[in-house]
Amino acid sequence: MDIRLDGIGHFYDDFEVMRDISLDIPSGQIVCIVGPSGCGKSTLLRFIGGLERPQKGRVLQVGDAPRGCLNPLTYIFQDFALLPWRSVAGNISLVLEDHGIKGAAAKTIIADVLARTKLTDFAGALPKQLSGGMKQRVAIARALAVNPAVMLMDEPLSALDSQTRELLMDDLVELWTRQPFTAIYVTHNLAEAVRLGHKVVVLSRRPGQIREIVEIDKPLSQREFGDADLDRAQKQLWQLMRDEARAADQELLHG
Ligand SMILES: Nc1ncnc2c1ncn2[C@@H]1O[C@H](COP(=O)(O)OP(=O)(O)OP(=O)(O)O)[C@@H](O)[C@H]1O
Repeated sequence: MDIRLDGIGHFYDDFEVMRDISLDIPSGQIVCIVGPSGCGKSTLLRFIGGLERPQKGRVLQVGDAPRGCLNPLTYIFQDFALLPWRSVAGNISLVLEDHGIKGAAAKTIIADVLARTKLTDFAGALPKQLSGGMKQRVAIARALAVNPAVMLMDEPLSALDSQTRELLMDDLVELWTRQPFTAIYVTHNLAEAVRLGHKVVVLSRRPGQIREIVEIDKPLSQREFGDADLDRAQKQLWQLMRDEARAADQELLHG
């Protein structure tokens, strides 16, 4: 299933948060969205996820969700959102219970997503026993369990330290390489965007508009830490963002 944004615009009272955003998110790609603070990245994700409706334009789902999809648009948040009293497997089974999947069928799905996220040995652990990186892997496993058409990822690594971020990026690349998934990935971190994005959408400061879409051709599996092509792409993104970020910063300070 592809997602198509057609002329999305929105005001909160008199405050125009975004203007005329049109964008295709093709199935099987990771599309990163970057832009200065307050430009509307999380708001756009909420529109795509159907949590809120834009005043202008449409969010279209084009084509069918994958077979066995329980929740076409599934969020992954930066704070993991795990239930502390449930084990790793229990947190995953919860979303399956919501869809009436129990017993052997649930066990098969849970075993599959735990294996894909390398969490098999931690099935019985409680969240408090896990590091931040492991907790986010559980959140990713839980999202995969519903076989989503599109994962909506809002700063999923920003609560983690830089080494753990690197490890999680490796995990996401490996996961995608074995079985491509579709994701819209909001981040402040340009290194993450060039490492994970098939394309990177740069939004302007408020009202958020598409400033540029940077395509990154290099296969995900060949994107190593410190890669010269990625460094170049990151520099290009920063040049696009720098003036917008500075102006947005001043607005937040004085506005
Ligand atoms: N429900 C709301 N009512 C009023 N204003 C809102 C609402 N939601 C968001 N805003 C405002 O809209 C603007 C965009 O917010 P949003 O969180 O989407 O930006 P962002 O680009 O994700 O920001 P950041 O990078 O800082 O996370 C902000 O100025 C925010 O205060």
